[in-house]
Amino acid sequence: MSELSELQCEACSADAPRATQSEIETLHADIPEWQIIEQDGIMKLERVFAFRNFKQALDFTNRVGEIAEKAGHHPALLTEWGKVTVTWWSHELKGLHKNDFILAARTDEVAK
Ligand SMILES: C[C@H](O)[C@H](O)[C@H]1CNC2=NC(N)=NC(=O)C2=N1
Repeated sequence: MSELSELQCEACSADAPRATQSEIETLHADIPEWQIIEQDGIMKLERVFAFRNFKQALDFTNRVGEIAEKAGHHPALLTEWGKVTVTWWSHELKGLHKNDFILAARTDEVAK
């Protein structure tokens, strides 16, 4: 398990600090398969996971749902035949918090 995935998630509230550019660069180095994207001015982490069929994609979606519920922090999940697109960002902050990187690292763990 990577170290990032083991860090405790902070509760995400509107007054929590967004990750700074230099924190984003450091944290991103731990999860290089994730793309940093910008949608409507909001920075997000996104990764597409490939599977052999719809069932495996759906099982993975549910595993990600479980880690999200445990953390109280939730991604956008697009489940299709043979792939799942996972997008993490902090809705309250309209951007990236360290939580998002932690949950992205945990997502990588459940994909293994
Ligand atoms: C009340 C509840 O904990 C909040 O609305 C949580 C739920 N899940 C969340 N998930 C994400 N990704 N960002 C949030 O700001 C967020 N807020």
